[in-house]
Amino acid sequence: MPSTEPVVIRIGGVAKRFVLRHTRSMKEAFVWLIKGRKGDLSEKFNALDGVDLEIREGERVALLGLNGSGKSTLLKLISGVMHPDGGEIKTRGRIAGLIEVGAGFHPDLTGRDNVYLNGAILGMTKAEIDASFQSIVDFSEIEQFIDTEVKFYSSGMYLRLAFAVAVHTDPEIFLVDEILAVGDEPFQKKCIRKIKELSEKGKTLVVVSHDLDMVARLCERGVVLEKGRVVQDGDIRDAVHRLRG
Ligand SMILES: Nc1ncnc2c1ncn2[C@@H]1O[C@H](COP(=O)(O)OP(=O)(O)OP(=O)(O)O)[C@@H](O)[C@H]1O
Repeated sequence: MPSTEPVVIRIGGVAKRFVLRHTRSMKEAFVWLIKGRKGDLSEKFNALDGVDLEIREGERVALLGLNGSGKSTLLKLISGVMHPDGGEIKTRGRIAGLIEVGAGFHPDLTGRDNVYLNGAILGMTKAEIDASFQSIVDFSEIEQFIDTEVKFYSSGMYLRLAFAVAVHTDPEIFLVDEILAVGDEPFQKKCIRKIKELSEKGKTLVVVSHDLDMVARLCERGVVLEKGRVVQDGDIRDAVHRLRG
């Protein structure tokens, strides 16, 4: 681990609670009402429960764990699209997050307009987008559909355009959730080559994936989550071993 590099993501005591939605019986609701609405009918659970993590510049980190362990929630908190209920998250540098297929795209706009919209959201000026536009379209390989409204795109086409825009924003921190899985194999390979290229330039990478072979090739550090807590943090091979074991 390049321990002398500066910390670019600092996560301290982070908690995120969600409400569990239960169907309550009429009787329960009635008792709650006549008791003067005391207490809370909704039950909460901790999707993240006191997570501490420091990620340094240039690290390639995989967040691993079983379904529902809190990986995507943690990635959303890092990207800033969601806020923690406790603790704090500090990041340094421009972040590009590929977290949900189609997020950040407006369905009624064309691919072309969405490139401009998405680029602007990710911090690019119009002149920067103009200069990169053809290269973005070339990377996505969907030129034929660039003037089609994106509501007609397949999930792979969304991914292609979103990934192409994100890599052209020259992010310092790149966050990628499972969404690469919707790309076909040649495109996935192309994305992975591009991610490696960014990493070689010293960019920081945080990936969420169940594809253990892929993360073992891409990342050097594995953070394993279990029920919203970090239970292992170290060499990616040990993390993969734990998940397979
Ligand atoms: N917006 C939300 N509202 C309510 N519960 C949520 C919300 N987002 C996530 N959760 C819950 O938080 C828990 C953690 O979810 P999260 O998506 O972070 O898990 P994950 O580790 O990424 O899982 P997977 O491997 O299945 O993608 C789950 O129990 C999920 O149902």
